[in-house]
Amino acid sequence: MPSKLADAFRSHPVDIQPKNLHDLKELPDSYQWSADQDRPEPEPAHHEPVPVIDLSDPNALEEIGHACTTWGVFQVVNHGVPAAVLDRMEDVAKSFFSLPAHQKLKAARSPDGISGYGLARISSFFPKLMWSEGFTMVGSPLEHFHTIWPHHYTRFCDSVEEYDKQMQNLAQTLMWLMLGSLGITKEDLNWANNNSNSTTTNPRAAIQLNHYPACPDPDRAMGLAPHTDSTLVTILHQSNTSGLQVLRAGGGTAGWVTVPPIRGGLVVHIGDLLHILSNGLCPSVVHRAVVNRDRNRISIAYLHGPPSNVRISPVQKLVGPSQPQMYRAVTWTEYLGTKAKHFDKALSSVRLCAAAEAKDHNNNNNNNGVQVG
Ligand SMILES: C=C1C[C@]23C[C@@]1(O)CC[C@H]2[C@@]12CCC[C@@](C)(C(=O)O1)[C@H]2[C@@H]3C(=O)O
Ligand SMILES: O=C(O)CCC(=O)C(=O)O
Ligand SMILES: [Fe+2]
Repeated sequence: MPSKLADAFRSHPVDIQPKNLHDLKELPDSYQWSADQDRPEPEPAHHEPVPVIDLSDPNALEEIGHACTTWGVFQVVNHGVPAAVLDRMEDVAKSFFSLPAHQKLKAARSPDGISGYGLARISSFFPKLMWSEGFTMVGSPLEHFHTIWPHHYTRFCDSVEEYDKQMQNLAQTLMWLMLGSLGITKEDLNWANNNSNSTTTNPRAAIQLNHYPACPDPDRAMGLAPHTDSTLVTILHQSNTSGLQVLRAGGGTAGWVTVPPIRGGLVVHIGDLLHILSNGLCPSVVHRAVVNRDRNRISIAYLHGPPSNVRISPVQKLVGPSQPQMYRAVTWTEYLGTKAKHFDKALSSVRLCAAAEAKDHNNNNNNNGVQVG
């Protein structure tokens, strides 16, 4: 990985080693979130469900366009990724998280590291701890897997490699469908036509395994605090336990909406960079994970971004006198650095002031005005 990108992926230096959450019979004070810290509260009784789109449906493009410009999130079925590939990857996550704590800590993310085991990296922005543990992979997990599974690491590495390949294909397909629904083609993005195999022109990705153990007091705990992803698009596989919630902005139906797991289905989140690319037309969705009293939950996020040398800025076709350019150009590297420093203020920190004022005046339902923590 080029060193500049590697720098931007590095976690916050304040990394506290996670406790073994399984062993706790009561929720320690350090894990008790108060209501003003975005603690889970009941869902509004009546709300529209997050759209589920069948990619083999002739209306899929239109439905994607609607989901992208209203929700910033949808689920896909008939997406072409074999169920066995999802199952094998879930098995990697389950095998990893069920290891004893001292084994998992052999793969701990170092304080200035990118890949490895640890607390949610956004933890440093919150006064309370999250009821979860994670394992991040940027590039091959071989070194970590070899350390923890000296006899089985190849099987686990193969499952990750296969997952990575399938997800990269699906992420590209979805991105072109999303942009296509806005009338954007490859010709409108000069970087997208580059077929070179160089590491600086290939799309970049991270795979994040999340584990949310059963929790003795789920109503006071938080699995993963509200955030947006920095990506172009994130594809999330969740095990058969619910926990993902997305923030539906606007009007009487505003509130947190649960995204129920669908067997074989995948959740697609719009990330901050696609929000920028679409000149704010597609909102990057604020989401969080809540926890369960009796059930463990696993989720696997495929965080898809642009090649490291590409500057992402609003597509010119979406800029005009009535739609001023909302954001300045940023590379993913630069944006990850901004996110690591400013977290939920990262998007507004790359917003162009005059355009933002005009837009905010017309649209005060923008998810990214949400304050968390
Ligand atoms: C590429 C990346 C995106 C990410 C930071 C990271 O370097 C690797 C983990 C990613 C993740 C997953 C959980 C939520 C999130 C906000 C976080 O803290 O780590 C995202 C980061 C992101 O999208 O900004
Ligand atoms: O566990 C979930 O459902 C959400 C995970 C997530 O948002 C992430 O890994 O970025
Ligand atoms: Fe996320």
